[in-house]
Amino acid sequence: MFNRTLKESFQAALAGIIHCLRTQRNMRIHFIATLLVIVLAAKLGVSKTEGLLLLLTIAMVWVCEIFNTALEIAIDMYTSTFHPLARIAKNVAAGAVLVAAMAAVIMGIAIFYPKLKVLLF
Ligand SMILES: Nc1ncnc2c1ncn2[C@@H]1O[C@H](COP(=O)(O)OP(=O)(O)OP(=O)(O)O)[C@@H](O)[C@H]1O
Repeated sequence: MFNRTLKESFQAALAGIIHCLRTQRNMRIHFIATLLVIVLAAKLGVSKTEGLLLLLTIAMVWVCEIFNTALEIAIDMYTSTFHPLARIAKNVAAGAVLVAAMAAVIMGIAIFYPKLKVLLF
């Protein structure tokens, strides 16, 4: 509606991601974790399949956090006072992030632990 060109749509989407990074502590944690995974993958070496699985897992966490942030903003726009449904909606969205983050941790351990074990012992 407001974005007239593809470039403007892309810029708006990028602004959304930057907003999440600026305002959400959890998003910054995901960002640092992503950097760590990239460094580990480069140092230890990963297969194409492992690299793609890591990419998919990282994207899943980012997507959940971005949607969680969008939902929080929409709820805050709707009500600034305590509402039991607002609490449930925010908790449910936070639950999605938790599920994705737990899957990412399991994926990271499954891929990196055997490589670290070989390197250390
Ligand atoms: N309007 C509201 N009414 C009732 N409970 C709320 C409301 N807003 C927030 N909460 C509760 O406070 C928690 C934190 O909400 P907040 O909007 O501060 O998100 P946040 O600290 O950014 O959370 P997250 O860790 O998911 O990023 C929510 O999970 C919810 O349980």
